[in-house]
Amino acid sequence: MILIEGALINNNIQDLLIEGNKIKRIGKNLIDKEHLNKKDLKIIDGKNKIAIPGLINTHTHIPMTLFRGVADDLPLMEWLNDYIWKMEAKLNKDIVYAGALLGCVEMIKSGTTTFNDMYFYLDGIIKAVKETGIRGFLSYGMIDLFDEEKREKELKTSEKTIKQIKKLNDSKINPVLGPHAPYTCSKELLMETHNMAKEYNVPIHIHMNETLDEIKNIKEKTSMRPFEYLNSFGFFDDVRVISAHCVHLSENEINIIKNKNIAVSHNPISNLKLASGIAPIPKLMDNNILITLGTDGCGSNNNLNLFEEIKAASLIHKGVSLNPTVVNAEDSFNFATKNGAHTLGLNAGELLEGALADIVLIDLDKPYLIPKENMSSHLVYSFNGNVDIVIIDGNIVLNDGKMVNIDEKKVYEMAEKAYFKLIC
Ligand SMILES: N[C@@H](CCSC[C@H]1O[C@@H](n2cnc3c(=O)[nH]cnc32)[C@H](O)[C@@H]1O)C(=O)O
Ligand SMILES: [Zn+2]
Repeated sequence: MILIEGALINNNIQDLLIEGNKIKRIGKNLIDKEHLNKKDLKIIDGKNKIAIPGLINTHTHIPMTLFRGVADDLPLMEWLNDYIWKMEAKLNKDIVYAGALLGCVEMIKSGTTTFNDMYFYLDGIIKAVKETGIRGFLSYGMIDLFDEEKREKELKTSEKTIKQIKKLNDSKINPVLGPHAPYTCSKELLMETHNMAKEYNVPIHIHMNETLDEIKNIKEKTSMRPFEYLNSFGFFDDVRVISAHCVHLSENEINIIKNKNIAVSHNPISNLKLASGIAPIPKLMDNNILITLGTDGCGSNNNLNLFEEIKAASLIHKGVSLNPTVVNAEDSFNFATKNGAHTLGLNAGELLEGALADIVLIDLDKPYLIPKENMSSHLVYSFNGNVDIVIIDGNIVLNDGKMVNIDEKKVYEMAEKAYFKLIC
């Protein structure tokens, strides 16, 4: 058992007891109250620290850490077609492993305990997830470009991946289906994905309405907007869909998102960087739509620090609406915690008895956290993501700012080498 003693937890200085992978008790003087024997405990001194639920990043392409800084200042289609997809053709399992490892380390060191990913060479990603101890929702990203042969291949790989992940029987690694987007996937692929999601009871992760161009493209082909088109063949029925981006939406599409309980992964920094636009988050919130946060890949962000996303989400909507009361600190912190957990069906996102022990501790002796009051404001508007202790599924994976299970230096060296293989 792990006991966090005397930390700031849910606005009170108190203790938190972890048993197995769950939070067992939260309260004052737990050693006495729970009749605990110190020698059975791993005690974490929580003095001068705040404990928060681990953050949940609902849209990543984790191995893309290797693409950090290689193709900046471009619009989406040019970025994908002329740069990213060309370099991705050189990837292999080992390069992906190196990029994923770097990504997992980066996420843990900035307080993320769960991520929802879409990529390929999943063997490499699974290996990195296992070695670092993070919680992953992993999908193989499918793109058929309307080619039947490619479609069959992509669907087969997805099905194989779901089976492979289920076989691992590791509650920290969960399968998801990842059709890339309506502009890269045929209707047949999307329909098959829907059936497979129901058959295997897994969620679907897809890019939706990221740019005006792709919406124009779908409208020309189908006379419908993307959400209307997918809805026309029941894509959203009886499955959990996490839609990344949702930047440009019509009233009717907002109604579909609301009525079909679709979760939105808001990626404000990637959308700003690729000049895709700004999602209508306050309007979606008015419609009680579940908003979560994602960084997207490091080719378009360029990091995985979800605290930056929390801050950006709370700022940009104030700026565009000329209204400082929209997306307040609590809203945006909930996007990255409670809402992410709810979307992925995780009993996490809040520090509660019985919830999963996915916990982040932050040392308060940092200039940007002083005065040590109004912490819920600091965490959104002032904190930079530099966390000290991370516990995932009841295991300490970051201690004193250092990775516990892995040699960070080796990860950085491996990633550097992998990068040079990509650009040569
Ligand atoms: N099996 C596919 C791979 C799809 S993985 C998911 C893809 O999403 C791409 N991607 C990353 N960020 C974005 C984004 O913001 N919008 C659209 N695609 C993205 C990423 O580069 C990767 O190619 C194939 O054969 O190419
Ligand atoms: Zn993406």
